[in-house]
Amino acid sequence: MVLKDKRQIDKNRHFFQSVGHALEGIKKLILEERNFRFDLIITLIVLCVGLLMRIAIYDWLWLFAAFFSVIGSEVLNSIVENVVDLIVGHHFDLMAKRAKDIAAGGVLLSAIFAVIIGALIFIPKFIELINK
Ligand SMILES: Nc1ncnc2c1ncn2[C@@H]1O[C@H](COP(=O)(O)OP(=O)(O)OP(=O)(O)O)[C@@H](O)[C@H]1O
Repeated sequence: MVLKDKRQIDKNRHFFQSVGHALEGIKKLILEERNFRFDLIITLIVLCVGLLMRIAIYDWLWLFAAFFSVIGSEVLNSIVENVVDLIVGHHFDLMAKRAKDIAAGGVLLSAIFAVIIGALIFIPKFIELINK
C-alpha cells in the first residue's frame, strides 16, 4: 500500500490523500528551496514586528496580500525550474533560460510589491515611534 502510494500516478482517491501530497510539496519547498525558506523567515520577522507595533486590520490585509504574492510567485518559480530541468536536464537551452528568467522576474516583481507595502505600513509607524 505504502509502496503503491509512493509510485502513484493515477488520480487521488480521496481528499486526505490530496492534502497529504500537498503537504509533501510544502515540505519539499521548505527543505529544498533556499529562497522559499528565506521568504518564510522574512514573513515571520514582519509578522512579529506587525504584532509588536499593533498595526491595524487594514494593514494586516495588505501585508498578507504581499506575503502570499511573494510565496505564490516563489512556488510558481520552483514549478518552472523543476519542469524545465525535467525537460532539458543539464543541457544549456535558450528557451529553458528564458522560462527560468521570466519565472525569476515574477518573483522579483512580487518582492518589489511586498517591499512597497511594507514601507508604506512601517515607515510612518517608525517615524511616529521616533517622534514620541
Ligand atoms: N538548462 C538551462 N539552460 C540555460 N540557462 C539555464 C539553464 N538552467 C538554468 N539556467 C540559467 O541559470 C539561472 C539559474 O538557474 P536555476 O533557476 O536553476 O537556479 P536557482 O539557483 O535554483 O535559481 P533561483 O535563485 O531562482 O532559485 C536561470 O535563471 C537561467 O538564467
